[in-house]
Amino acid sequence: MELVGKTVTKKQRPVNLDLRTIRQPVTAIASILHRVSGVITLFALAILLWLLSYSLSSEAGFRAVVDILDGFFVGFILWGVLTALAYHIVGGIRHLIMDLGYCEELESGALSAKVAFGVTIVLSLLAGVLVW
Ligand code: HEM
Repeated sequence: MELVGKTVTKKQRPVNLDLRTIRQPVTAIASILHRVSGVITLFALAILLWLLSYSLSSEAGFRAVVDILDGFFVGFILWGVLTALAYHIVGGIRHLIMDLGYCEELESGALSAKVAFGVTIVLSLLAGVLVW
């Protein structure tokens, strides 16, 4: 690299950003949660498909799956999975709307993130009714 005759300025760039010490805007939280809910959905899908296949294998298998799903703790996990799926779908639709060019500005983006949280809370309550 030829540096002769040029002024080299050292830019003061932030190093070792600690994300836990930064107050995240609502759009960032919406984005992080969308990725997290996608990963939860991915793993949950494998377990749910296994449960479905086990329940269809025989009458005894069906009863075993009913017993597994009957536990309060399992119900709690199921509710969490349904909530994650609900948020992923709502957040996904929000993303697709933004891909079409709507709600891309700071204010409308923040508003749509809050709407997505609100819709997810309602769907999560409905999921709770479904599970218990
Ligand atoms: C089995 C169901 C699904 C699984 C396992 C899944 C998983 C994931 C994962 C892991 C990501 C994160 C990718 C990343 O940030 O690098 C993602 C992103 C995305 N998902 Fe899903 N997803 C599912 C269903 C859906 C549905 C039904 C929608 C439609 C509403 C959707 C819309 C999206 C969109 C738009 C993105 C990209 C978001 C972005 O650009 O940051 N997904 N998905």
